[in-house]
Amino acid sequence: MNKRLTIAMPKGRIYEEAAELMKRAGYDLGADLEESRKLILEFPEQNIRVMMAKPMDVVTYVEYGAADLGIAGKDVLLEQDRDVYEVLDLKISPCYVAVAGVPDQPLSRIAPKIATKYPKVASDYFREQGEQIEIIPLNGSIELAPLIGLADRIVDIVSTGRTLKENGLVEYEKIADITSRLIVNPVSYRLKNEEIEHMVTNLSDVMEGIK
Ligand SMILES: Nc1ncnc2c1ncn2[C@@H]1O[C@H](COP(=O)(O)OP(=O)(O)OP(=O)(O)O)[C@@H](O)[C@H]1O
Ligand SMILES: O=P(O)(O)OC[C@H]1O[C@H](OP(=O)(O)OP(=O)(O)O)[C@H](O)[C@@H]1O
Repeated sequence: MNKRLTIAMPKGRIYEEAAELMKRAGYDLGADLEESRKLILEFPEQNIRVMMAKPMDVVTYVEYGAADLGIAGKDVLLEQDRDVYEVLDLKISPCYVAVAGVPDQPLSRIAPKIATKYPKVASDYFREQGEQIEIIPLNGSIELAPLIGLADRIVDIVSTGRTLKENGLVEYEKIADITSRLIVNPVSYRLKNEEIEHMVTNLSDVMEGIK
């Protein structure tokens, strides 16, 4: 008998593209799920249970086995470095992580302040550059920090570049390209291998245009 799969889906901007991809792969999880306030949804005919999670929390649910699989941005995976298998690049929600700041401002020599909601990604990057930095942790509107002199640089997501442009900021370096990934709990991968491999194959077929 088919074993039931629990999937942690990211609420927010990734959701629609992720749900569309799942649908094309044969898993119709309901396009308007996000409208609902329900957090756990059952799809008995497909033997699937969906958990609606904050994008940053998807990896936690999958690492602890609360969900067998999940969809998470590579930015979250780089930041959290958790014990999950990254099995497929879904190539959705593309963007990148970059260093930005006010134009023509050299990085101050003594512990420049870097505002970010990606402290690990930022620290790893500047360590590789041989720079000692101070992290200013923020949760949103990161672009404010250099504008009001709270930080020398930001490390944040850039997609269209509109937020930087409208705030008169410039990009200094790209750190990493980002897309969403299918992640799997290592124990689930062994115990539900057939069901998980089936889903991975279906999603790969859609991405390769076979399905
Ligand atoms: N312009 C963008 N800004 C931020 N994230 C983006 C962008 N484009 C694609 N992404 C992807 O979407 C994910 C974030 O989705 P979303 O903004 O819904 O989550 P969040 O940042 O947790 O939301 P919230 O603003 O509610 O805290 C990122 O992890 C990244 O992989
Ligand atoms: O290059 P763009 O297309 O302008 O997108 C990038 C912006 O989008 C994200 O912010 P979000 O909308 O998630 O708001 P936040 O600042 O509250 O995190 C990100 O943190 C940037 O600020």
